[in-house]
Amino acid sequence: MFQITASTTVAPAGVALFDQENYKVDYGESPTTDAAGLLIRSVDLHQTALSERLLTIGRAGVGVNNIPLDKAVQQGIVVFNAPAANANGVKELVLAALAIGARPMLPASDWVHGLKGNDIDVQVEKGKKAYVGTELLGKQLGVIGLGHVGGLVANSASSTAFGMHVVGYDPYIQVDTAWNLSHHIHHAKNVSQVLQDSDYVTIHVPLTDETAEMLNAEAIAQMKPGSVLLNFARDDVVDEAAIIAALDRGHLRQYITDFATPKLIHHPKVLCFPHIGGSTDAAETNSAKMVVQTMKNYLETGNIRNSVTFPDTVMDFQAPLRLTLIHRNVPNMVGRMTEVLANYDLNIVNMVNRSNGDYAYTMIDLDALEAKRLQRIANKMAQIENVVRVRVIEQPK
Ligand SMILES: NC(=O)C1=CN([C@@H]2O[C@H](COP(=O)(O)OP(=O)(O)OC[C@H]3O[C@@H](n4cnc5c(N)ncnc54)[C@H](O)[C@@H]3O)[C@@H](O)[C@H]2O)C=CC1
Ligand SMILES: O=C(O)CCC(=O)C(=O)O
Repeated sequence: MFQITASTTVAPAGVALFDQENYKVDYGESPTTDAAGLLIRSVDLHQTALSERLLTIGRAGVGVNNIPLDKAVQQGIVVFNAPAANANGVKELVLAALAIGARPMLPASDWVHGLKGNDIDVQVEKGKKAYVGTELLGKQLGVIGLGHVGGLVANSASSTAFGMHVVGYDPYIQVDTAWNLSHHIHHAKNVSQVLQDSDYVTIHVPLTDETAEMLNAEAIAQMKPGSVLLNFARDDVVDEAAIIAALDRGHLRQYITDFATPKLIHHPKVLCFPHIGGSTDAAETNSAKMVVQTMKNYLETGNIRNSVTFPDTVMDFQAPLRLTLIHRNVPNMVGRMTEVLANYDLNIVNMVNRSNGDYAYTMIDLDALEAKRLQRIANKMAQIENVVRVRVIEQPK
């Protein structure tokens, strides 16, 4: 029986996949880390102690900048997210934001709702000249980051429905994602090529050390005068002070973002949403279901798919018992592990070892043996230098 703590912000349809036969779920406001699995959305775990019992963290969403990934790996905790599961929801909001950037829909609506009297039709026809907008057709959209969200936004904007000229930049684009991009999208060789001539720029990169404040004063200065910047990625991929300065001097026309801050919410040229890119029924359900499936798979079989901390490591069970080990990626680890098993006269039926930077993951299927006895051997293996976590897993029935 695995103990799971899940945040109430995670969609119930996903949490329900933890079957009662194998899981005890605490579905609460502030989930603790003192369980085998922790299921969250955007809650920030950087200041939270991760208990030794914790085997896995599931992020029902994409961005994992709220999780201390290095600390998790060092403690032998495998982190999963839900790639692509909410991308369509974000794409639709970004397309709506583009339309809002082109036309003063919100001020126009605010104005009309404030009208009084019986001659609304007369007032409307007289006052509407204050709300003349522009069109997206023929304008240039620059997309930074052509992953699941950026790719969908780029394809939609370049389709006949929007008719925009789209220029995209992504030096690390995945082959699958590249195949799905429309041939109408022009590939920029650097960020400057995206910024220079675009009427709208939208950023869809993960927040990492490399992308932090990617759109700083220098980058913003390269943007076309009067252009609109959209940020539905993370607040820290832009330099907020530089954006406000560019809006104030009229260089940027508008900043539309999913990340509200005290300085942004009162600025007349800023439109903030309350981080709702992934807040649709479908996106929340898809994300929760996807990440719960991968957490369950890991807890029950040791197999890893869609982890942000380890490469995919999948092996069909070929014996009743399996050992899994998370360890530092240093020479001769496999030799030292197999030596212990040989000392106990155990026969390895199958084995897989994958590494990711400083850490690696090994799964070993062993000839029939009692789980209790194997646990004692596992305890010995846990004492091998550089081994972080050892688990014994019985083949699921
Ligand atoms: N507002 C919201 O509710 C949501 C926000 N997000 C944010 O959007 C980000 C992107 O989401 P997805 O497209 O699903 O992720 P993704 O992982 O599919 O795509 C990210 C893309 O950024 C590219 N990239 C990385 N570094 C780059 C750089 N320096 N320059 C240009 N491209 C770079 C990657 O190669 C990748 O193709 C997430 O990491 C998350 O922070 C995602 C979903 C919902
Ligand atoms: O609402 C959420 O869980 C956040 C969505 C998001 O920002 C993400 O998936 O990266």
